[in-house]
Amino acid sequence: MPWLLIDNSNTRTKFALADATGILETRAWLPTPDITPEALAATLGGLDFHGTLLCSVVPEKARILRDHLAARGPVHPLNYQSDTGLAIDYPHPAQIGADRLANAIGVAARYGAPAIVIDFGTAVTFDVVSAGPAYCGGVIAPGLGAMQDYLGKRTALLPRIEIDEPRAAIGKSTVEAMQAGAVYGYRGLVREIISRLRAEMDGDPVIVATGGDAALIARGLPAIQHVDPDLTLEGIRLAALRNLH
Ligand SMILES: Nc1ncnc2c1ncn2[C@@H]1O[C@H](COP(=O)(O)OP(=O)(O)O)[C@@H](O)[C@H]1O
Ligand SMILES: CC(C)(COP(=O)(O)O)[C@@H](O)C(=O)NCCC(=O)O
Ligand SMILES: [K+]
Repeated sequence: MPWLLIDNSNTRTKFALADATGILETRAWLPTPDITPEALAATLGGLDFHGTLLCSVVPEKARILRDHLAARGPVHPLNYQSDTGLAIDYPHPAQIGADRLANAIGVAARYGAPAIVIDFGTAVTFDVVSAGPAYCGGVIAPGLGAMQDYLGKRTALLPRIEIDEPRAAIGKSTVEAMQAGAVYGYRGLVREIISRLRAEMDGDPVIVATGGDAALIARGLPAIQHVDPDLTLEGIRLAALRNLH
């Protein structure tokens, strides 16, 4: 019987069924603020699974998820003490977000190491996996969403914007100027961080992006060699293979 994989991150919580062969067709997601026992019953009630690999970086929602799933087999909370197949080259392993570990597991398995995995989520995380493979740490910065509403909230005349590929760098309207600032500015942030991480790493890392905003940002960044929307879930699946029996 398949496992249930859960990626409980700050904007969206993703669910998928999986087994030893791969992630199965059955997928769902909920806005993380909307996670309640009732929403879980409605989303997961009809699914057939035994055992859950819970990757959570939202403790109050992890409690709701664990309580709801306890009756449906073992629930393994991914953490640095799980069997991840990675060495941990990090002085404070308990601090590492479970999604960062899942991304490291997934990138090492799918693309090898050394690697840099960039997850464009609520925050954007850059995680370094050295040959070994070993989790080495990385960078955390505000996610692209921060570029959408900060100015609208903090200025009198600027609106909240939808983030789209700018027509040009020279904006011919307030919204065009803000979109150029958001997308080109953000790609610059990513480019600079990649360059500094590379300089501190041995070898030539493969660079893989995931997360909801990956496709848009990676489109203008040739340094990003792969965009893999399922990477986090694949890391969670591999953790289930090792930790759920
Ligand atoms: N299907 C989708 N539904 C909602 N947001 C999406 C979707 N695809 C991409 N996004 C964008 O990706 C952003 C980050 O979402 P996600 O990667 O799920 O964040 P997190 O992993 O931090 O919960 C969202 O704020 C949104 O702008
Ligand atoms: C940095 C994160 C918020 C990213 O999570 P997300 O944007 O996917 O919701 C998450 O990995 C986290 O809460 N980490 C704990 C702190 C750390 O990793 O150092
Ligand atoms: K994420």
